[in-house]
Amino acid sequence: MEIIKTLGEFIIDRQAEYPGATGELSALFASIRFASKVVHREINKAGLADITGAAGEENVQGEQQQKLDVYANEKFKTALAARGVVCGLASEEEEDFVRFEEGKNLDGKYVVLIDPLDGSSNIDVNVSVGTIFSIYRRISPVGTPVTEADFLQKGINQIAAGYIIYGSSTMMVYSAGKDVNGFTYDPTLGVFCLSHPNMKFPHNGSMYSINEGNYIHFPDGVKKYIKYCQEEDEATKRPYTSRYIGSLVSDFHRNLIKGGIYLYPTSSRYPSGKLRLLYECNPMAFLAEAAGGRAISGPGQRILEIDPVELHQRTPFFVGSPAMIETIEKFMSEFGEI
Ligand SMILES: O=P(O)(O)OC[C@H]1O[C@](O)(COP(=O)(O)O)[C@@H](O)[C@@H]1O
Ligand SMILES: [Mg+2]
Ligand SMILES: [Mg+2]
Repeated sequence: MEIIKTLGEFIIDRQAEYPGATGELSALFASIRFASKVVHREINKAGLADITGAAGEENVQGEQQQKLDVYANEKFKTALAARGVVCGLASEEEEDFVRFEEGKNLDGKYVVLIDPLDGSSNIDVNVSVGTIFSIYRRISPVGTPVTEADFLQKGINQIAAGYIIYGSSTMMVYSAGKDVNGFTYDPTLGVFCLSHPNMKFPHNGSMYSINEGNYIHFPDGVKKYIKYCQEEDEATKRPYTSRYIGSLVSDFHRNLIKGGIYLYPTSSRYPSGKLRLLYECNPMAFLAEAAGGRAISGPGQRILEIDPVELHQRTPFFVGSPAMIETIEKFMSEFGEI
């Protein structure tokens, strides 16, 4: 009988590779696993439970919060504060960062940044959504209250990052920097099982993901690239296929498996891009690079090297197969990126 490795076992095995590991990161992952199962359960019966629709509040992003945004935020916040290893959290749904000061949390070594529910516009229409998480070691002294500086670290400093996709099946995909592994949730057993070991971005692809509804507002370099994707050329498998789910996690996941590029450039509506550097772009860029892909905000501008200045800052975002990022870079250098 084939032995299936659970996520818990996988993390324990990997912990052995880090001399001096204390088990705190494994405990942190146990919190993420628990909260994702609770959110999975709620999403699966969303149509029946009073969990769809707007919550009636506007978040710090100026967006109408969905009930599931609030629900997921609460579940992850509670779970992450429960094991005394996390000293603070920053969330797309919280105006300011949150200090965890109860019990042993002040001694926690880690801070976590989350997009509790990604793809909110798809919740009510039964299209896959996700949760994105990013983990750093704090820079403020252990035993003291966490500071904003603990959250405004460059993406390259991430200890680990990942996402949960709530789709036809629920999966967790994460990396601690070396490689990227995917685990499928088996609700009958209540465990995540290793299903996609060592995920790698195909070097090139033939799918592009962008909201073309904003086309007229895109920078010239991006417009030219979209035209390039649509031209006939057998040698380069063009025209490419346009696929846009409207959930970053889902579009990224498909492109990671099949090869492709996701683009969210600047536009008149979002002059500095729509996606949030800390909660969306840094964790996805960390995964992309660990899977042999690339993530930039413009030609030669590596997302992971951006120095954050604000908790909710936005950035243009281009992520995917390295050969496709190289092409969009050329178009933006030649025809303009803003
Ligand atoms: O509707 P648009 O403007 O194309 O934006 C879709 C993008 O915005 C997002 O929904 C932003 O994430 P949130 O749902 O977490 O706010 C991405 O998941 C998605 O790729
Ligand atoms: Mg999001
Ligand atoms: Mg969100």
